[in-house]
Amino acid sequence: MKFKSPPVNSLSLDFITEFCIGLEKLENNRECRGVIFTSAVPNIFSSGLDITEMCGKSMEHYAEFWRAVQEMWLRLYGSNMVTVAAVNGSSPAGGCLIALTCDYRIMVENPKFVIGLNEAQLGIVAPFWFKDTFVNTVGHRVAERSLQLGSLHSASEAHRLGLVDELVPEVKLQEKAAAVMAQWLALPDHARQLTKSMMRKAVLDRLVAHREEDVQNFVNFISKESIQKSLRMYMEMLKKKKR
Ligand SMILES: CCCCCCCCCC/C=C/CC(=O)SCCNC(=O)CCNC(=O)[C@H](O)C(C)(C)COP(=O)(O)OP(=O)(O)OC[C@H]1O[C@@H](n2cnc3c(N)ncnc32)[C@H](O)[C@@H]1OP(=O)(O)O
Repeated sequence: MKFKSPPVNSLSLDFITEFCIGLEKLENNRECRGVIFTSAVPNIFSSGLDITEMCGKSMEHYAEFWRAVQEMWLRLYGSNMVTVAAVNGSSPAGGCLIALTCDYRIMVENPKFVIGLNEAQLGIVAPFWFKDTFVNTVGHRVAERSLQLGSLHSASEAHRLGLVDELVPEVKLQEKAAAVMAQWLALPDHARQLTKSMMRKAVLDRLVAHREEDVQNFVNFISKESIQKSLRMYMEMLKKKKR
């Protein structure tokens, strides 16, 4: 699945809806046993949640958007397929979450590419299920420090921390992702799927059990004037950076 929503593959409501529909089709196709996620936009895997979906909109819109974000994560983290992220560009926040939610992450070894859960830098808080996914990948200590600082890690640092599993030159990315996929698909599906489910079930169940509460927390938090102000300032900062 190739993300192609220029300029930065931000995760808008439309993007997320298409992502979920595409994933569901693949999940229901008995001939499809694995998916590689990558980007068709140069230098960007995904810039994370589309900030304009969380700024200056109605409470109803925030709730609809957040349910879609939850749905995307539930489907991907709970997927029966082998999921490999071929990270060919920067991947902050929600973009990093997509990569973390896969079974395996391969990143291009470009010192300009960054990845991480940088929510704290925007004055927002990664919800518990972002945090759980991060902890399950890198462990508690690394996740705690990285989340509190809202760190964006270079590709080599991300590799050192275990945030990504492998680094490769750009020209080798697709070949490596295909090789990893072949390795994972060599196992019997039922054994791999039951093992994956055993490893991820508690974290998935936690969101399922608290889904509406999580929507309300998001809506209350994001609609605070202080948070709206932080998001507006962040968007301004992104625009100014270009001038
Ligand atoms: C206890 C209480 C619990 C409550 C729970 C509350 C939970 C709240 C959690 C909410 C979670 C949010 C997760 C997220 O994903 S937030 C998004 C974070 N994303 C970022 O910080 C990335 C921002 N973007 C960048 O750093 C850079 O754009 C880039 C990705 C490195 C690319 O840089 P580049 O120089 O190539 O491109 P530009 O910066 O010039 O961007 C091009 C245009 O795209 C616009 N843009 C960029 N990112 C976003 C985005 N995420 N959303 C919307 N728009 C984006 C940028 O403004 C430029 O627009 P312009 O062309 O109109 O100027």
